Amino acid sequence: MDELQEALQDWGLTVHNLPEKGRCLFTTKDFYPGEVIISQEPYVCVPNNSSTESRCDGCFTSVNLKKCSACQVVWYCGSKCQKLEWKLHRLECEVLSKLDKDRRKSVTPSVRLMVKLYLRRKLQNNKTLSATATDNYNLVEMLVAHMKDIDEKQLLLYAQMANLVNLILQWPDINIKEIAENFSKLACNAHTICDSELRPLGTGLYPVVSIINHSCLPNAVLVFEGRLAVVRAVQHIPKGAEVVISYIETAGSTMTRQKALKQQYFFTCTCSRCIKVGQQDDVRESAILEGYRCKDDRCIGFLLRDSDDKGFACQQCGLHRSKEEVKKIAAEIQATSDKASKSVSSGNLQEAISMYKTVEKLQRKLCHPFSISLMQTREKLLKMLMELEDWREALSYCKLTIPVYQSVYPQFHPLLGLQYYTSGKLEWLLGETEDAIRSLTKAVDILRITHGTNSPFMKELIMKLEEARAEASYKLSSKDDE
Ligand SMILES: C[S@@+](CC[C@H](N)C(=O)[O-])C[C@H]1O[C@@H](n2cnc3c(N)ncnc32)[C@H](O)[C@@H]1O
Repeated sequence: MDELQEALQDWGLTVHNLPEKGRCLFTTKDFYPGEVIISQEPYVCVPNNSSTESRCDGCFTSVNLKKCSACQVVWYCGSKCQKLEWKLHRLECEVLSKLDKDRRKSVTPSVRLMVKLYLRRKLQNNKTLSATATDNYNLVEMLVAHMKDIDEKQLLLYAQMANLVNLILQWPDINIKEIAENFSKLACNAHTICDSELRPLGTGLYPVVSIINHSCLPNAVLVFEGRLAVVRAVQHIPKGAEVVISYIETAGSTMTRQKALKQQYFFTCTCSRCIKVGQQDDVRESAILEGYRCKDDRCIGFLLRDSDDKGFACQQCGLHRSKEEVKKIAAEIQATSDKASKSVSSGNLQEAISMYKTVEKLQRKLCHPFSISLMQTREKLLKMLMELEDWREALSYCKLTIPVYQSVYPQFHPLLGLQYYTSGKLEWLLGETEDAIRSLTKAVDILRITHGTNSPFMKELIMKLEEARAEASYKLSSKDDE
């Protein structure tokens, strides 16, 4: 621990232990928006490969892949990534190659992550791989496991997975109980590695980043540059404050957020947003995000249950909405959504779009205009319409989501920045240069804080904005010449 504290001092950080939270990361200097608080390479990581999707084990790209000819499990995009991973994969390849074909198929990304964890520990123990204060197995040992909080079913699953790891490694002195405990550690400490546009690519264990606790109103954000985890401040964090990120999607009512945190991380959040639970502001926010709209189209009031529980009353105009009506529309939405997702699974995008449009129409009738479920349907439509290159309609749905994003996310939130980026790209494609400049400028203003300015993604975004500005000034000067 002393070694770690020493290493963290250079970052302007220190670890404290609080009874209600366990370890916490505190600042020993001021951090400003956009500043990197800490970055870390993974102790171990794996791409989320499946039977339909494969990625390179080194850089997570999905192009130009070749399967490792020996183990037939792991993919690489070229010799650079293969060499980078070789010391560890040499051992992994040996054990995977001994498995029969069916057994190899049961090696899920989580099982692979665990196998790699043990192999890395072995390589650091015998000094084949070097260890440092921020890159060693002791840090994995310190992670919380919450074994006492896990239910029987989950424990059984971890035990089965641990047996599989044992079967793969075949080490005589391996401790199966410890492997099961490590699976539990992964569940509440590992991070989903995403690309710059927050699309999930893999899973990684970053034992120092894992010291950072959660808040629904975080002062920092975690993004990835390749597989490097980077934590940046999204507001001024004074010296002596705790660094907090969000573990979950924060666009949800307090009850929804608390349920998600309890289920996966076994704690009750007491952040400044959560302690308002049940207060007027919180009730209003929950009713808007997850509740129903006023029956009168012109009213944007939110509804609360009647005192006799027979229906709902608009808190602005007092209009009543019956339980039966709400139930009926909700059932229609559910049935149509189920059909729509089946169309997506069978690859029929046109049919899916048409069904999701029906869902959106029904949700407009039932849900508050700022509801999360309506926003999610619009996001689905946006994504599918972009796939079909219907830029005009995609833009119309994108624009409908932005006011909701603005209301549910703080000023510097990656999702808000990315939504402006999508809007800007669509406007650019449609030749609406002035609008594109406005949207791309907003995207850059947010994403330079959350993502920094050095990644290829940000360089491309900044270049797009410059191109749009150049085109606008060219158009202006051609007009002047006329
Ligand atoms: C990734 S770890 C964070 C570091 C952890 N505190 C430790 O001691 O190693 C996640 C765990 O930390 C605790 N935790 C995180 N945020 C918390 C919060 N806001 N309040 C209480 N406990 C929290 C929970 O036990 C959770 O499962």
